[in-house]
Amino acid sequence: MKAEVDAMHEAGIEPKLVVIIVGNDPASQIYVRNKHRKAIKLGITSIIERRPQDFTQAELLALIDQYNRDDSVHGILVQLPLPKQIDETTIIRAIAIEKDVDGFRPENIGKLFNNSQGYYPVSCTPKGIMTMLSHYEIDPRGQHAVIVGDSNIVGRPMGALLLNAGATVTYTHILTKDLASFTRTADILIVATGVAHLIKAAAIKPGATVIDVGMDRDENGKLVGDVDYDHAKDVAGAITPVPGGVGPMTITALMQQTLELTKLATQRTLETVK
Ligand SMILES: Nc1nc2c(c(=O)[nH]1)N[C@@H](CN(C=O)c1ccc(C(=O)N[C@@H](CCC(=O)O)C(=O)O)cc1)CN2
Repeated sequence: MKAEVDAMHEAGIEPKLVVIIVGNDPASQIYVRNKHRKAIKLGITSIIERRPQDFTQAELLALIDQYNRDDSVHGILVQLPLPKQIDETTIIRAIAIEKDVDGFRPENIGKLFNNSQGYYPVSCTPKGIMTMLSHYEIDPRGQHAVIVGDSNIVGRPMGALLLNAGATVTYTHILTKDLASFTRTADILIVATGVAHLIKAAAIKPGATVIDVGMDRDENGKLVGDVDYDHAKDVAGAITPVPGGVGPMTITALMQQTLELTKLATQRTLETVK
C-alpha cells in the first residue's frame, strides 16, 4: 500500500480519511489512535474529529455533511458505538455513498449479500479476515464456516463474504442452544461475541481454522479474545491471537478501502473533465 500511496502522491493525489469519534469509550479511543498511526505511516492524510459524549445527532449530521461536501476527502468513518442519544442507522445513511469507507450503507450491504461483481466497500473486520485467509491459502470453498455472533459489523457480513467465497455457512448467536454442537463442526470458526474465553478447546474441531474477533478484558484487565487461546491453539490447525490478529487486519482493510475510494473519486473527476 505504501508504494501505491507514493505513486498517488507523485500523481498529485492525496488520499484522505476522516474519522469521527463521539464520546470517551476507552476502547474506541485506542482503535482510532491505531487507525491514525497506520494512515500516517502509509502517507494517507488522516483527520480525527473528536467530539464530547453529549454531542447531539444534529451536530453530528452537520459535521458529516461538511465532509460529504469536501472533495478533498475520500473516506468518512464514524466510530461505533455511538452515545445513546444518536441513532446509528441515521448516521450511517448520512455518509455519502462514495465516501462510505466502512461499507455500512444499505446499498453496499445489499451488493455484498447479492454477491455483486465490481468494487464496493465491505465492513473492514470481515474484509481483513478474508485477506488473512487468502494469505495463508485457507480456501473457504466447500468448507463449513460457523459464525458465532450476529452483529452488523462482523457476524452478518462475514457470513456473506464466506458464502460468496463458496463456504457452507452456519450463523449462531446468543440464543443458539448447545453452541458447542455447532462450533465442533466448523472447518472455519469465526467468533465475535464480546464474551471473554467463551470458546474452549473442547468446542473446536481438531485442525480447524479459528478466527478470534473478540477484544475483551479478563479479570486482571488483560486484553483477551473470545477464544481460550492457550488451550485452543493445541487443537486448532490455525488460530489468530488477541492482540495482534484481527485488530490490525481491520485497520489494514480500512486503509485499502480508503485507497480504493480515492481511486474511484479520481476516476470520477477525470470523467467530469473529459
Ligand atoms: N465505524 C466502525 N466502528 C467500529 C468498527 C468498524 O469496523 N467501523 N470495528 C470495531 C473495532 N475496530 C475498529 O474500529 C478495531 C478493533 C481493534 C483494533 C486494534 O487495533 N486492535 C489491537 C489491540 C488494541 C488494544 O490494545 O486494545 C489488536 O487486536 O492487536 C482496531 C480497530 C468497533 N467499531
